[in-house]
Amino acid sequence: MRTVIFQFEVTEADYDENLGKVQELFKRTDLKEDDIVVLPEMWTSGYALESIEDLAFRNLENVKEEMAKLAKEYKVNIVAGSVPNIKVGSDVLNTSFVIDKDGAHVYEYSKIHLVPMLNEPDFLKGGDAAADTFEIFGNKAGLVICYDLRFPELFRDLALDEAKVIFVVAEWPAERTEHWLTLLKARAIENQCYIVGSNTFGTQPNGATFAGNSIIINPFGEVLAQGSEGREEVVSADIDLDYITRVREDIPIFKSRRRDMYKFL
Ligand SMILES: NC(=O)CCC(=O)C(=O)O
Repeated sequence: MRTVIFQFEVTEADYDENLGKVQELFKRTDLKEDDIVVLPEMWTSGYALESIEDLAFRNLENVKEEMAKLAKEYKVNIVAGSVPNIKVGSDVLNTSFVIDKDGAHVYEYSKIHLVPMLNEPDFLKGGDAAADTFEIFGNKAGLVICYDLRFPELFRDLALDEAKVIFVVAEWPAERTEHWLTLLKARAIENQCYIVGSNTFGTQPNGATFAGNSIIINPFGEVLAQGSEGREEVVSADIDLDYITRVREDIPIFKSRRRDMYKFL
């Protein structure tokens, strides 16, 4: 099972331009059937929050159709990053979704932890459903969005629900690159699962610079592939699900847990 991250620079408030970049990356990349392609957070709009209502997709149908077309054409699964999404009235959610290689919708999740440092709570509404696992190749996976990375409880829930791979789609700022890399590694080591972190790069009109460094980490915390901080890149690595079993036999943290000793969990 191969994961392929498309690390590209999101152009703020320009859906057509960003979709064009994704289509071009599909064309240029040597994709194999069954690959899992991963996009970053808010890739259709960037953090153009002042105009986010206009940029949002009603019920996601438009962008989902485009992703389904690509999935079928290239016979790959797509963890389609996230997009601004109007569900009810004018509330805009930050919603990610997964499409399988037949173009079928597999899973959808809206970011539950809105990031104050980027003013998300002023413009977006938090999702009201916890992240769940979904199936990919008969195995469970999880999907969370950017700031969610700072909440280990969420990852633990997914791991206890047997997620073998957790995707983190992000627009993570460059000023906190060390947090991005350290937290992703920690989540992989403490949950003994693969972590796939997909990020954008470049400087937005408001001066915010994003960190790149898309990364794939194995259940022992080793980096299998990592992008640069400022270049368009395809970051890919194979995922060996048997390796999870070996790591968990060698360091059996799930057997050693003392649930009765944790006051707030
Ligand atoms: N887009 C985000 O959620 C950014 C998160 C962030 O900046 C941080 O956690 O630090």
